[in-house]
Amino acid sequence: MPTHTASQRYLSTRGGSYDFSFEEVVLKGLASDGGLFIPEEIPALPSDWATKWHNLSFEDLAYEIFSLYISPSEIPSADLKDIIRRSYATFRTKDVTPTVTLDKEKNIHLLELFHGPTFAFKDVALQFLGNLFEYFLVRRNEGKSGRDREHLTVVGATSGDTGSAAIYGLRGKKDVSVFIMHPHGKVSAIQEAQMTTVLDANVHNLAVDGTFDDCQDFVKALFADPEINKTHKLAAVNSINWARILAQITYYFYSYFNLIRQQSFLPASKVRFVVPTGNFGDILAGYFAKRMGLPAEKLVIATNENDILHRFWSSGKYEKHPVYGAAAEGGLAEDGVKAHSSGVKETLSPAMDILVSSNFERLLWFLAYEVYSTSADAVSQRRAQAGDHVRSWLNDLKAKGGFGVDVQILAAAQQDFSSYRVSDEETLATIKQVFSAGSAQGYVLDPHSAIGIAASLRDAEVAGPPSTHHISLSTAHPAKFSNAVEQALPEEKAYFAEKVLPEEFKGLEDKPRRVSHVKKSDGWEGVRKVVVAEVEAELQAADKAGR
Ligand SMILES: Cc1ncc(COP(=O)(O)O)c(C=O)c1O
Ligand SMILES: N[C@@H](CCOP(=O)(O)O)C(=O)O
Repeated sequence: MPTHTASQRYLSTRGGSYDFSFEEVVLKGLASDGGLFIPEEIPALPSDWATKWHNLSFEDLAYEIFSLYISPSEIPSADLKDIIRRSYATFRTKDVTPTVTLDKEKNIHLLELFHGPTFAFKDVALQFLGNLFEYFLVRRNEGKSGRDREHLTVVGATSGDTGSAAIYGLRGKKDVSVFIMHPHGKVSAIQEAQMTTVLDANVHNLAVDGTFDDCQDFVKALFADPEINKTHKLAAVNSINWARILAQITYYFYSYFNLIRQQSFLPASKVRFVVPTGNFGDILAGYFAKRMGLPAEKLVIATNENDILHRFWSSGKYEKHPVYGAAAEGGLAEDGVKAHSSGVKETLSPAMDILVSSNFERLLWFLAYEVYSTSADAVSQRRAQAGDHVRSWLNDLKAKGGFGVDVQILAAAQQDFSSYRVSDEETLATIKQVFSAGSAQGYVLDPHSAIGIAASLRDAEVAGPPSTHHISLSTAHPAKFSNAVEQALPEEKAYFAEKVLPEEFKGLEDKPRRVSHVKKSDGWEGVRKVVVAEVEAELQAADKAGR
């Protein structure tokens, strides 16, 4: 009897590595050929899933889904259940990710993903990932002491939310150091305070004078560097880590079951998921859910003015610097959004100010696998061909700043996804509109979640109620982005302070902080120097303390 199914073994999107276990994939983060790990096969749902899973708690549902991707020979069932239980015990609601109806007439529902320790959707995956790291390390280090113990050096890039969620998931954990790079001055004041006021010895914040994409490039350069890989065991917390995607699949199923329990959801009703999108990790989890068999009619990408994904879905061209639809820098694109011919644009939804969406690579692999190979080809040949296509597209992205796909690939992408770009102006108008009128009057959206709602409202014109329901993912608590909320609701400062601001945020900005600064010109080698020195200092302190 095999101990793993194909969906429990993993390969790299660039064709260079095959047959990895879940543990290897979680601890490596990025494949050595630079690709991202994906399961060799997307598992189909058990035939009785709709009845069997219908009333499960979030935790039990997570267990059923994760078991399809993790062999019990790697993590025994009782251990997996315990990791899941501990990961969601830190959430403030029993429901973990509840759904609220924002517009009863238009059937627009909001999936609230911000009830974890750092008030953003990242907690759903990063609480789990932190516990997984710990589980694997305890097992690997059993009976070992001092420098014989395996030590993980986690490196991550953040536009604000991943960083704090990773820090809260890993602070104080034994045998792990965590280094988080954020773009200096480009995260919100609360996000910066959440990260830099954590003073545990294993937490290191680096403020990089650059953009999120610079930080993400530094992370990828460190993973590709043979020198640090020889001396340090690097691990990833960004959504390049497969476990991040896996953990996010649960809430697509959970919210679907929540919806079908509602009386307004009839047997003939359809559901579309709308996702505020930056690095394409959150919506990719929805793609896996759909491919597993969740009856989602469409996955709707909602971008801010950094719209590389929207441009791809409109034109088949994936280009860092937009030429489509916009005249020149400062000009107006077709829908009135201010054009920018180079670089990332700073918007009111800074967590999505991303030029290149790293998880898009995972989708490209599946598109190439399905469109370009025939079922007559051997599976290994089909996988290799898909890897070749992905490698060639990614090489063009690096060398030429973009690539185009042919019509069949674009058509396949459009079958599962559609997309909208939402301007800052529309973001503010949506926060205001939801607060002022409708079924959820008084509800305050954060700007990222408002982008999802703006896209849902536009999509509801196309795929109209009553037969279609939209579940829009609410990715952060509004108090993390008070700047945008105050701009949208300038008269509601008192209401915000009294009814919206969580206790946990009060006084946070006045607490002592620890952060190092990195110049963009120091490059990733500068980051490497800091990482090597600070890990050594931590290990020496542990030696001294006899840990
Ligand atoms: C608040 C918020 N919304 C949306 C996103 C976009 O999610 P993804 O990068 O998975 O597409 C992010 C970060 O990436 C975020 O922090
Ligand atoms: N918005 C993110 C950007 C990093 O994305 P990730 O999902 O790949 O970790 C953030 O808040 O850091």
